[in-house]
Amino acid sequence: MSQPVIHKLETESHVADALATYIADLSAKFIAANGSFSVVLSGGTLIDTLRKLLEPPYIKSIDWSKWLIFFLDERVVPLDHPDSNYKLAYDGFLSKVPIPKSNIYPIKENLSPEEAADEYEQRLKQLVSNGTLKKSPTTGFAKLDLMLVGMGPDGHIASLFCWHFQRFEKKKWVTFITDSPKPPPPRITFTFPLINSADQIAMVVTGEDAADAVKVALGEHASFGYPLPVQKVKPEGKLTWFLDSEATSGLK
Ligand SMILES: O=C1O[C@H](COP(=O)(O)O)[C@@H](O)[C@H](O)[C@H]1O
Repeated sequence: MSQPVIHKLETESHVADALATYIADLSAKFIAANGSFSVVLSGGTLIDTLRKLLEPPYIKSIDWSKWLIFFLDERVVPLDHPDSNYKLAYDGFLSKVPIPKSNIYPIKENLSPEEAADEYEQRLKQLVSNGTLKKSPTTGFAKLDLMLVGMGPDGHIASLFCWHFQRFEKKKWVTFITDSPKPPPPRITFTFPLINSADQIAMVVTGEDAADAVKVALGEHASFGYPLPVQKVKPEGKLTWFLDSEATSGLK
């Protein structure tokens, strides 16, 4: 991994502006190179921080028809449930841009968490086999173009939490958890080997609640102690942080 790029911005609105420019540039670059742009969405506050993409110039300049949308983690609930990350993303972002429905990959409903994780992993593998997605020559996992990653105040990313074994998974692409410390308990999640096979990862972190975990991840003693899940984000491509002044308030 190259050295992370860290954007320390003043407000959440500045983060939203910088993130929109970054995503639009990557969209143009990947579509020119490969004819598509695979984007992985987190849930949580990230979805609202994407709002500037819904405005000019991006809403018209981005070739939305070439986007492929995946979910970094998902709560195992119906897709129209208030806890669903798909619903959050659909209501706040996906319903407002012309991405073809067939290019959006939500989890399958009415499956157990284990079945839903296996099914999502098989679908990703199928998309690699048929050439829709690239494969990392280093790890053999899918190589998604861009993962947009949020972080909880406890330093969790996706549904990979401290003190939960899913964070140590080495073989599976997608795994499940039935006792998530943050509700709802049943979820599926990309694993670290899949996450870290990405070409680009944007860590998008705003708000005072995140300050302690940001200090652990990026502060001067970042390499000491038991790592938070966020500290295991080390893509083979590039890592770019987008932070507001509240999230960086614990840094010197
Ligand atoms: O539960 C989840 O939490 C994280 C962080 O959410 P935030 O609201 O603190 O930004 C989110 O990235 C993840 O996708 C979601 O399922």
